[in-house]
Amino acid sequence: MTLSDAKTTGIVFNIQNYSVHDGDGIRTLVFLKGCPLRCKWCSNPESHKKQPELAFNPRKCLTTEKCTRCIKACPNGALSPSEHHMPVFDPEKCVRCHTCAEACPSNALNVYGETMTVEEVITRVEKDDAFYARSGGGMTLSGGEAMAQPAFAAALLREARRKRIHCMIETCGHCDWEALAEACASLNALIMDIKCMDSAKHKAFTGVGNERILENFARVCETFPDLPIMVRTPVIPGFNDTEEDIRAILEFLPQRKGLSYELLPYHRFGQPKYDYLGKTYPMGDQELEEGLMTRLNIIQSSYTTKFA
Ligand SMILES: C[S@@+](CC[C@H](N)C(=O)[O-])C[C@H]1O[C@@H](n2cnc3c(N)ncnc32)[C@H](O)[C@@H]1O
Ligand code: SF4
Ligand code: SF4
Ligand code: SF4
Repeated sequence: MTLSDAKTTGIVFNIQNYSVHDGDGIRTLVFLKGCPLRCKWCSNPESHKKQPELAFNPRKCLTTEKCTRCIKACPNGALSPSEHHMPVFDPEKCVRCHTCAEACPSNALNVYGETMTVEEVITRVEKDDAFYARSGGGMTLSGGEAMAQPAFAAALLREARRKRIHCMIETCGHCDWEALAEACASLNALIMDIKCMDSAKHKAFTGVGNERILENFARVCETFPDLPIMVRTPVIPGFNDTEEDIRAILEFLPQRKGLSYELLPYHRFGQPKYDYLGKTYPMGDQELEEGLMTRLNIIQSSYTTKFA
């Protein structure tokens, strides 16, 4: 490990072992903070801001009848008791010192995101070496948007490759080309979302148009012809849940060796985290129409020549 790579720091909000859904074999997912998009359905709202952020889960709180540790620990009077026996938070007074989370005995107050060095992350990833060897797995950088911390992501990938760990990233593709190209040079395979071909709709539901994403995708295909790429599309009610939306993406994809495609059915697993962060879940209680995924998967399988 070069000294500069080893000591490079970034903000990580989760490291998840034994994942079998995000790349080849058994993998360790490293979730980096920060994302330039705001997809209305995002299952990781705790990833959006670049800096660590405080969250509160009332179900874990012991109540202020039994515990007032956070209130006593706050140096700025930003927490106070309430008639509902839950601490009440005043964001105007909060200086984001996170002392309250350190004082909380039940993890009801929790900070998403911590600064870690490359060395610390790789040490955690290496613990599962034996599983990678048997399954063909390795490390996947996710987020948030892995490319939103380009220097940290590049140093992590270089170091993992030096240790012969299989490397993947999952990206929304809305990032600097130079950062993506540097990452791709260290990858065994890339996972990239193409969410919708209609740029106006893309902007309405994610906050950005799709031009940069489609351009980056084309440049990766051209510059790294041997890099396996898995393109994914989350199928989201009211956004891209029609046959036309999915056909438009399938038509756009080039015929290319090592290209695969996957449709991800919309889920609401991330919804409680919006509450913990004091945010409103933008999708409400919308659901996918029954039988839709079966129909879309049949359409996808008719594009066999593209995914040989
Ligand atoms: C959390 S994202 C992180 C990677 C990157 N930011 C992206 O969007 O591609 C990982 C994957 O989860 C998918 N995803 C996020 N929220 C989802 C939801 N509510 N239902 C289905 N898939 C979802 C994304 O489309 C992406 O393929
Ligand atoms: S983060 Fe610091 S200032 Fe904010 S509520 Fe917690 S202890 Fe108080
Ligand atoms: S310290 Fe934790 S458990 Fe105690 S009142 Fe505060 S949030 Fe609840
Ligand atoms: S790009 Fe990925 S991490 Fe960012 S908001 Fe969308 S789904 Fe969430």
